[in-house]
Amino acid sequence: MNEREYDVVVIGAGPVGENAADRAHKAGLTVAIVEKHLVGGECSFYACSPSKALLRPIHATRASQRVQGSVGAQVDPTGVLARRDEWVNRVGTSDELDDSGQVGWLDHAGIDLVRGEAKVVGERLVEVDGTTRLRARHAVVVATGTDPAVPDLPGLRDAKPWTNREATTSRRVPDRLVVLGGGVVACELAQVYAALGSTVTVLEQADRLLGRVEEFAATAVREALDRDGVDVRLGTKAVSVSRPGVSGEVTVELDSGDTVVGDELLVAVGRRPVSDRLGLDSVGAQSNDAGYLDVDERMRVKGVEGEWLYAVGDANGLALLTHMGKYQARAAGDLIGAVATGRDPDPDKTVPFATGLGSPQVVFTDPEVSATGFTADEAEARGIHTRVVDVPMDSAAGSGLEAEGYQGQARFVVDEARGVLVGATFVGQDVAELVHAATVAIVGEVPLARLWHAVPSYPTMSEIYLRLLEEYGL
Ligand SMILES: Cc1cc2nc3c(=O)[nH]c(=O)nc-3n(C[C@H](O)[C@H](O)[C@H](O)COP(=O)(O)OP(=O)(O)OC[C@H]3O[C@@H](n4cnc5c(N)ncnc54)[C@H](O)[C@@H]3O)c2cc1C
Ligand SMILES: NC(=O)c1ccc[n+]([C@@H]2O[C@H](COP(=O)([O-])OP(=O)(O)OC[C@H]3O[C@@H](n4cnc5c(N)ncnc54)[C@H](O)[C@@H]3O)[C@@H](O)[C@H]2O)c1
Repeated sequence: MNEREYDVVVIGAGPVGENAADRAHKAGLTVAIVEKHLVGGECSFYACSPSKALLRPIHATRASQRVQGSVGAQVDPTGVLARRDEWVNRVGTSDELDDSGQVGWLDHAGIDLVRGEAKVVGERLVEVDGTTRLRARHAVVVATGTDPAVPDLPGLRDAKPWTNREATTSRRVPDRLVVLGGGVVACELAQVYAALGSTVTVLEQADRLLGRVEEFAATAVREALDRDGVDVRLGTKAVSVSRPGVSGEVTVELDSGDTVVGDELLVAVGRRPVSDRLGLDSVGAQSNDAGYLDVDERMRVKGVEGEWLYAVGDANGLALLTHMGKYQARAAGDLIGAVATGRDPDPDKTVPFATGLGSPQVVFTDPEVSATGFTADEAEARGIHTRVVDVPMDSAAGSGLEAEGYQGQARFVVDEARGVLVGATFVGQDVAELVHAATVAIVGEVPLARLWHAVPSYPTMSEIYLRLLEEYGL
């Protein structure tokens, strides 16, 4: 057994693990990061980067088509797929994904990479593929992310369905794509494949799409998918799947007795943690009902003696979003650095409290949905006395300039007792960048009366903030 000692061992080199490692190393600690597949993780190769690389040319084309005086923009499927390949660093005709760029970054940052599958075999002790033993003097950070959840439907696994991994890396556009699920992955990828030429059917068991955003925003996305020719079926349960060959037609039987036939079936019904494969029971680590590692407010895994085990990013299930995971990783890395070097941890930088304020998120469909804080229902469920303010996006002059006939809506959720914003949602073309100002107002607890003095430029879409404040009565 090859044995090595570091101050910190990070398991999982996705964006979150990379950030934890970098932060601990910048505090002067020696750090090893263990990765069993690709440095850069799900996000870089099968999730955020390829999906957004695919969506952007579609958005740009449509934006151009919506402006008078611009002619000729069309989606070129070959070009779209080539752009995606560049983003995942796939060279030539090879199917292999190349993480040498991210490996170079680790080298440059001074972090040692150990390839292989890690398991925790004792206090501060990590084994990789049963051949290398890494002893952590101070901390072990779990940043192992998630796998796609595949429900236990008769015939589903044998039908070799696509998950986000195949859907984001495919070089082939199936004639017919059936999508199981109607969440963020499903909506974004349904729109991609419809724009690339597939006939797409979405099967969602709930009575609406995008269960975690305000209903008006989900409705706008649903209407857009309808316009794109996507057959969206809500309140629809799949009961079994059959596919006679390993490839070829796949048939989904529904509880109504109907069947839907596709050339590929994409399963997009959520995620499952993978930390159950790390052997963490042996050190007392606690998990919640969904299997995610339970952490305290400083990302230390509950149930473990000695405060040496941390879980950040998707592994703790608090917010399945890259930026929120990286935020937790920065805080945990700083805490580990402070404790290891005998400094008092700065509570301002080592408690990622905004995780509990409702995470900002952008759904990159056309129209985009950008939201932060709590929805009106979530705020009410928390016992906050709220007032909800709605305005149409085209009430800002910038929206009309953005596109002819611009459509969209904006909402503020105000905590009336404190006079501050606790939630905001925008839906419309190019609203992604609008949301950060609302996040600043929420995290900074900026009184609305003060926010009124933050004057948006004319004629930008940001003037929607002015319209919302006016509608509120300011
Ligand atoms: C299609 C899709 C699109 C998305 N788009 C966005 C988006 O636009 N914006 C956004 O914020 N979020 C997005 N997400 C969510 C985002 O991908 C995740 O929140 C993010 O990847 C979490 O980062 P992570 O580092 O915690 O985990 P991951 O990125 O999953 O990385 C975990 C790493 O750990 C490794 N690993 C696991 N177990 C072990 C082990 N035992 N030993 C060694 N290595 C191990 C894995 O191989 C992997 O490389 C998207 C998700 C999907 C599915
Ligand atoms: N732009 C982004 O930030 C972005 C993009 C993609 C994914 N993500 C993250 O990845 C996570 C996973 O996304 P996701 O879309 O896989 O999950 P999700 O939880 O967002 O949506 C899953 C959907 O599948 C439905 N569902 C569950 N079981 C079903 C079944 N058997 N049949 C039909 N429908 C079923 C659920 O009702 C739900 O609407 C999200 O939580 C999100 O945070 C983020």
